[in-house]
Amino acid sequence: MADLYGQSGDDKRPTEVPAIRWEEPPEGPVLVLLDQTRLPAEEVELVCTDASALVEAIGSLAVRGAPLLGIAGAYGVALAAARGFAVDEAADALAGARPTAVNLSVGVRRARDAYQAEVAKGGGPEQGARAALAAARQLHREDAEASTRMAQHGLALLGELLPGGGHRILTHCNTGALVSGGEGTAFAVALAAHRAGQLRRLWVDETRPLLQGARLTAYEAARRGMAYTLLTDNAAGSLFAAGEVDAVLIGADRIAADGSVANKVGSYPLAVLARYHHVPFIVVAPVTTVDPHTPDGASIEVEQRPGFEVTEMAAPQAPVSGAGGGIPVAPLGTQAYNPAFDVTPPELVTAIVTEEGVVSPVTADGLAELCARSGRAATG
Ligand SMILES: CSC[C@H]1O[C@H](OP(=O)(O)O)[C@H](O)[C@@H]1O
Repeated sequence: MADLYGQSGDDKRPTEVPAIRWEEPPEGPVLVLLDQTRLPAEEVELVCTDASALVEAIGSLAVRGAPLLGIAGAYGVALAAARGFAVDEAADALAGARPTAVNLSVGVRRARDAYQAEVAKGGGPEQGARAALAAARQLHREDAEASTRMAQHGLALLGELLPGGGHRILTHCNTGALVSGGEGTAFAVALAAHRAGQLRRLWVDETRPLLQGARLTAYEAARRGMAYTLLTDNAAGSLFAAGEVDAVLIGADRIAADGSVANKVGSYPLAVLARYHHVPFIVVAPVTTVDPHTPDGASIEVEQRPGFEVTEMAAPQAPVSGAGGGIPVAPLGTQAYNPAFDVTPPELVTAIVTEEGVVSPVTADGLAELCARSGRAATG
C-alpha cells in the first residue's frame, strides 16, 4: 500500500484569528467573524453591524458549526438590541437561518430571554441590550469550558477503548476551534491525544461538497502540528478495510432524545463502516446539542442546500458560469441532491462524549440523565 503517512503539519502557529469576537468601536458595536468560506487561502474578517448581515453569514457558512452558531446567534440578538433594531424580529430571523443545528435556536433564545427579562423588570432597551450581551458572553465562556472538558472525557475514553496509544483517528467535516468558543468538539479530543503523544495519525475526510475537512480541519491540524492526512470521502472505506482506522471521532448538529445523531452528510456511512469493521464510532458534542424536544432521528429537520454546491467547485476567480459562480463539474442545469446532514441511529454510535461525561451505550435514559446533570430538563 502506498505510503499513507505523509508529511504532517509542521506549523505550530495556532489559529491566530478568533472565529468570532464582539467589538465596540466608536461608531457602534459590531460582531467580527473569520469568514470560513475564504479559508484556507485567506484569513478575511466579516464585520456584521446588524442581524441581517449575520443571517447571511450563517446561510453562506462564513460562520458555521453547531456550537459557534449558538454563540453567534446570541451575539446577533445582542447586536440587534444594541443598535436599536427590533429584537424579536432579529431573533426569529437568526433562529431560522439554518434548521438542523439546535444550538442556534438555543443561543438565540438565551440572549432574547435575557433581553426580555431585563425589560420586564423595567429596564430600558440599553439595559436589555447589555443583558443580552452578558448572556452571549456567558454562553461563549461556557462553550470554551465545555470544549476543554469534552477533550478530557474523550481522551480518557480513547484510553479505555484503545489501550496503548498510537491512535489512528478518522474525522469528518470540521469540529475544531472554528466551530467553538474553545478548541472544538471531536477535533479537541484528537488535539488532546496529539498533545498526550497518543495520536499517530488524523485521517481527515475532505467532506464534499463544501470541503470543511480539506479547507478547515487540515488548516487547524497543520497549525497545531498534528500528523494528519487528507483523503477523499470515497477513500474512507478502503482505510477501514486496510485496518488503518482505530476510531472515528465526529461532531453533531442535533442529538435527538433517543440518541439519534444529525451530523454532516457522510457521517452515517462512516457509522456503518465502523460497525462492520468493529471500530468505535464516537460522537463529541456539548449538552447544548442534545435536544430533548426532538424525540427521534425522523423528527430532525435535515437542511437541504443549493444544488450548485454539488455541480460547481467554488473558485473565487472562476468565471461566472453556473448558478453559484464556481467552476462547473456537471452540465449546466444538472439537478443535484444536497442534504447538509444525515442521521445516524443510536445503535451505531459507540459513545456520545459531552462536557458532563460519556453516554455508552447510547440510550434515551442515559442522555436524559446527562441533561439533568447539566441542569437542563430532559423532556420527551
Ligand atoms: C461540532 S459542530 C460542527 C458540525 O457542524 C458542521 O456542519 P456545518 O459545517 O454545515 O455547520 C458539521 O456537521 C460538524 O460536525
